Amino acid sequence: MTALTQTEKTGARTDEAATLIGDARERIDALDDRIIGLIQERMAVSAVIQEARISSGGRRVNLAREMEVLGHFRDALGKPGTALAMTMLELCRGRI
Ligand SMILES: C=C(O[C@@H]1C=C(C(=O)O)C=C[C@H]1O)C(=O)O
Repeated sequence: MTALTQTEKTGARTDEAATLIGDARERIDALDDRIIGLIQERMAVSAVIQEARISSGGRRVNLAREMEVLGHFRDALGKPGTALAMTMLELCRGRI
């Protein structure tokens, strides 16, 4: 099979648009790598907090704090921000 052209890969109808989209997608891939790295870093920090609380006799989950986190994301990003934060919390402390 022959390789796809940049225009076919991007869905653009002109070479100029295809070049712009290809370049911008490279930036998005780099941003996604950074976002994934930050989430992994957040998971590690969250685990330290959870382990300290459990070792002290407390519970893994603190719902009041989770409400603060959800509110922070909702204020910044709207309703989809809440969904994003819920997924992030699940990554950090597992399912409840
Ligand atoms: C990290 C904590 O523990 C848990 C994980 C949270 C998080 O990842 O943001 C928030 C609340 C807790 O359910 C915390 O209490 O701050």
